[in-house]
Amino acid sequence: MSTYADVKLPDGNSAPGVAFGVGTAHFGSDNDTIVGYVKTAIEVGFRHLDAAEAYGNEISVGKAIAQSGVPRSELFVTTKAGPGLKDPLSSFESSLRKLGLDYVDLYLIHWPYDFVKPGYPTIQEAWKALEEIKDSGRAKSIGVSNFRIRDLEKILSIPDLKHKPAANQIEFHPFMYEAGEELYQFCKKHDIVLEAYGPTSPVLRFSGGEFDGVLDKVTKAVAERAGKDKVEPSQVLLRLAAQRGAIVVTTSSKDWRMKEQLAAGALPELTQQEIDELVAAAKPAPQRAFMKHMDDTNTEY
Ligand SMILES: NC(=O)C1=CN([C@@H]2O[C@H](COP(=O)(O)OP(=O)(O)OC[C@H]3O[C@@H](n4cnc5c(N)ncnc54)[C@H](O)[C@@H]3O)[C@@H](O)[C@H]2O)C=CC1
Ligand SMILES: O=CCc1c[nH]c2ccccc12
Repeated sequence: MSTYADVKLPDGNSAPGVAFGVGTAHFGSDNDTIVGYVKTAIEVGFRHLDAAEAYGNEISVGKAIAQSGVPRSELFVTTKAGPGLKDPLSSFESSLRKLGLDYVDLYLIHWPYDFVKPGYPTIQEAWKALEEIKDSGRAKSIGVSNFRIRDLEKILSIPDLKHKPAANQIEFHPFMYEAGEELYQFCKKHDIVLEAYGPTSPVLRFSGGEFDGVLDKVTKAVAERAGKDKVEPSQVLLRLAAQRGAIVVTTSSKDWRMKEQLAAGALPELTQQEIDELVAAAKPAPQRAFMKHMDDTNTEY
């Protein structure tokens, strides 16, 4: 079972603090193998699933939910709108149909790319559509993903805003800690929950170099405090994201790794000194694995 604390959303709902994503690792478009991975994730204790229209596998996620034997009310299902967000309402209805659900717990706009294209809604128009979806009860909460401060500002400045974004799902790991600070503080100020994807990227996608040594040192210290022989570096990174107050979005196709990911929620807190060490070591090479537009201060979407 999950050892991550639930995270309270600003609209009064709450979400399990760790989510199982179906957009990376060995996930592709719909097939029975994916159904198996998602069923395993539910079996080992994940209760929050992170899907997206763009991943092309909502049908498989829906099948896994139906076959899991876990009541719908005990699961928290997120999906995301886009690409090609011309008509948010039909995107949403298509996702619901594919998932075989009558509601999702959280519906996100996947990224802000589409809103300046001719024939597409503006961010504000798209958000109004999400508000209607929330008001219909078919999405319990609504939010965004990969939104920069100025993208969020466009929503927050809607004159008759009814529901602000409950969450912003963004890349988060020590390489992003400082680069993401301003956005983190902005979300905190506006009570928008951070969802952290790519949390283990430093060990998975950017291993090597000076950073590795520092992670080992901190990992050893955490293992000692936890009274364990061994703690995985990736678990320390998951703990760091949870400690930041984020909903942690991770994934795997392997049951033992899924269990390891869930167990990371019970690790002792990282000390401020350990966090500082991780951040300092990451400083020379801030880098993100996904969504380079997040560093783009020029392009309007
Ligand atoms: N909103 C968005 O634009 C994005 C959302 N996501 C969501 O987040 C989910 C998780 O994203 P990830 O970046 O994959 O999460 P992640 O950084 O936790 O990486 C998970 C992967 O790392 C592997 N891994 C973990 N620890 C490892 C270790 N010690 N050694 C080797 N491999 C290790 C896992 O087996 C898995 O393949 C996605 O499936 C998707 O649902 C991901 C990217 C973008
Ligand atoms: O969600 C972010 C990254 C990602 C993983 N799989 C796909 C497929 C299509 C668009 C984006 C992504």
